[in-house]
Amino acid sequence: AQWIYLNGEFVNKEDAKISVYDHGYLYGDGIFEGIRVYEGNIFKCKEHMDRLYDGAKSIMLEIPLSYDEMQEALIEAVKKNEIIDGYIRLVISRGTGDLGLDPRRCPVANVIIIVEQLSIYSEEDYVNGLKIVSVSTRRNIPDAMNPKIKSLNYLNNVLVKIQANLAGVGEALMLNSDGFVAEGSGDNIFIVKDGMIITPPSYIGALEGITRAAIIDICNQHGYVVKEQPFTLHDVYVADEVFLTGTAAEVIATREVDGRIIGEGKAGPITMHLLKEFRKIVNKDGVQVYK
Ligand SMILES: Cc1ncc(COP(=O)(O)O)c(CNc2cccc(C(=O)O)c2)c1O
Repeated sequence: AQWIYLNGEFVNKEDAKISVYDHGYLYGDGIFEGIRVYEGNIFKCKEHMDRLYDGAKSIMLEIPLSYDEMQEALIEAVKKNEIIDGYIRLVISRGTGDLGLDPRRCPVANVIIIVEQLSIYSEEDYVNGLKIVSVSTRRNIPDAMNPKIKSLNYLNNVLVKIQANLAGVGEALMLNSDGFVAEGSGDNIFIVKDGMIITPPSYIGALEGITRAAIIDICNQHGYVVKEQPFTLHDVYVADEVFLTGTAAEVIATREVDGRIIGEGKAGPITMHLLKEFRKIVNKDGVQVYK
């Protein structure tokens, strides 16, 4: 059976229900995290929790569990579902209220933890790289709905995914309102040019990816020149390598962008090296559930 953590209780998947008056459902009023478990290790648990609590503070949502209680709930949910390698979706909504927008009508937030087996990209995808496009849908502007907040407002991302689907590809890039490359619908982007590794700075209007941060660390540890600076689609097209990073994607190469073949048209050497180094740390840096 699959057990869902719902407000302090574990309930069967079929019984895991929330009210239609939940403001996460009605208005996307809430925040979430996607976290991976590798060999019983909740990878980068602290970083995910920090981002979650920062997002909650930013939207003035009070999470009814302390940091330690939340971490215990995550551990319990992984154990209860006997997950060794899998994926945690942690969802905090404003809670059940009335039909008005006012968060003050939601006395307590709803806390949901879903733990599942993982469906990931094929090893072939990692070697061949993905074919992607850029789309007309721009990233939310930071002073309207800050992309640094991993909120339940994912329609911006869904619209990008729809355009990717229509283009027959698996992922698509968003620009920001100034025309600089922001990120993919569910991942951050890096380009490699003449040995230099570049990723957009977080002020560009993108989620501060935890995988992105891990890759920057790995680059520094391995003597790569890595910079956080804005770039355009032109820079992507003429790059030697392009790759995307995310909890689900890990480090996945891009072989073609808007019809332009990137490098040799497959995962580049630096991309493959970074993926190898990334996979060395995923069962270490985090919270060990079973040890
Ligand atoms: C908009 C956006 N940008 C970047 C990332 C990568 O951030 P992390 O390196 O911290 O994960 C995300 C996160 N995207 C994400 C996280 C978990 C699962 C899935 C999925 O596609 O199922 C997507 C995201 O949603």
